[in-house]
Amino acid sequence: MTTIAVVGAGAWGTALASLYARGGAKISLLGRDPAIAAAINTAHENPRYLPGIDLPPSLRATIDPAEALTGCDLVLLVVPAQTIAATAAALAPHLPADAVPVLCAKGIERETGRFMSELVAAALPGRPIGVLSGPSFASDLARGLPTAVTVAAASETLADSLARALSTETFRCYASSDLRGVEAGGALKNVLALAAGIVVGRGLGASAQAALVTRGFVELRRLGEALGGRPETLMGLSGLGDLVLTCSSPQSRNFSYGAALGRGDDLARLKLAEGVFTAAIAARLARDSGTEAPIIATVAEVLSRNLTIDEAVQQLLARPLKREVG
Ligand SMILES: NC(=O)C1=CN([C@@H]2O[C@H](COP(=O)(O)OP(=O)(O)OC[C@H]3O[C@@H](n4cnc5c(N)ncnc54)[C@H](OP(=O)(O)O)[C@@H]3O)[C@@H](O)[C@H]2O)C=CC1
Ligand SMILES: O=C(CO)COP(=O)(O)O
Repeated sequence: MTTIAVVGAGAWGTALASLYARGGAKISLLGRDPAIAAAINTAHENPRYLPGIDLPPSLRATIDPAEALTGCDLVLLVVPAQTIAATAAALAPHLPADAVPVLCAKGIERETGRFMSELVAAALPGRPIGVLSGPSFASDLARGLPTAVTVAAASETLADSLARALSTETFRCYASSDLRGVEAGGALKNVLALAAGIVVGRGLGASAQAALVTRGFVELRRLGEALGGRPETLMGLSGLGDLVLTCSSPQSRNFSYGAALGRGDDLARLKLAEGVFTAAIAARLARDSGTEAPIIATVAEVLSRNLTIDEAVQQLLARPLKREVG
């Protein structure tokens, strides 16, 4: 049986760990806050990140890396994208030599433009790497609702074996060898979900939302391909699938953050969504590769306060468009 360690006791890490604990897997969850670990172990709840959701009593959380990682075959890295590099480096001394990291964060490092797999390859050299991404809200997974995602690795053999090891009755993992396409889809959809949220928050209606999602998909495909992803990957679960999910549900932090921007809410109390960190670097990668990405560029401009929301909405939807293709 595969032994899985999950690093990051936030919403997504706790949901993944509880899924595997429910399935009877050998699983450990590594957090950094002793109070959260204690609540998971005794009250079987993660009160900060998944309040009100019952976790399986068999799920054990710890804040001790050696305890969590000793003997693991797979280590799921489920911390925010901007912290992946430092987290992977800190884990290195505790990881078994043949443990495979599986990256579950969606984003691009904002200072360098590097993808999660590049950061982890540098921090944990010589290891094959997996990426898990697709339309999947933590609270859905933690409630045992059916979910399907893509699991990618550069080698088809590894992708197949990771997809088998990580699938359960309710969590279907499709294998892919397009690591870059899967990562690009997950990172770019976060920025596009912010744009969809802005449109909805501004009260522009479902028709405008559908237009934004469709044009956003064109952009995701175009930029995703420019960054090295394959078209079929970008049209799959980790691209189109995740875009549809996060552009249409207030459960998405990116969508909700965009909606708050669109409404003109006070953002001080809102948790920053991944797309907030990714927008500017995604816009720069688009410029550098000569790829048209007006929606992503607009979100980056709004977040850096170079555009008002009204100006942004004009750019997102009211500007006369050229032909629809491409
Ligand atoms: N939530 C979801 O539905 C989904 C999320 N994802 C992706 O998973 C990733 C994690 O998201 P999510 O679980 O929602 O985030 P949360 O904010 O819910 O949790 C983040 C976790 O990471 C820990 N953490 C924060 N900063 C650091 C750091 N510098 N070093 C180590 N640990 C840190 C937090 O610990 P502490 O509590 O101590 O701050 C917390 O345990 C993101 O990239 C997201 O895009 C993917 C699919 C679904
Ligand atoms: O990636 C997600 C679902 O697939 C979660 O999206 P948010 O980060 O926008 O909440």
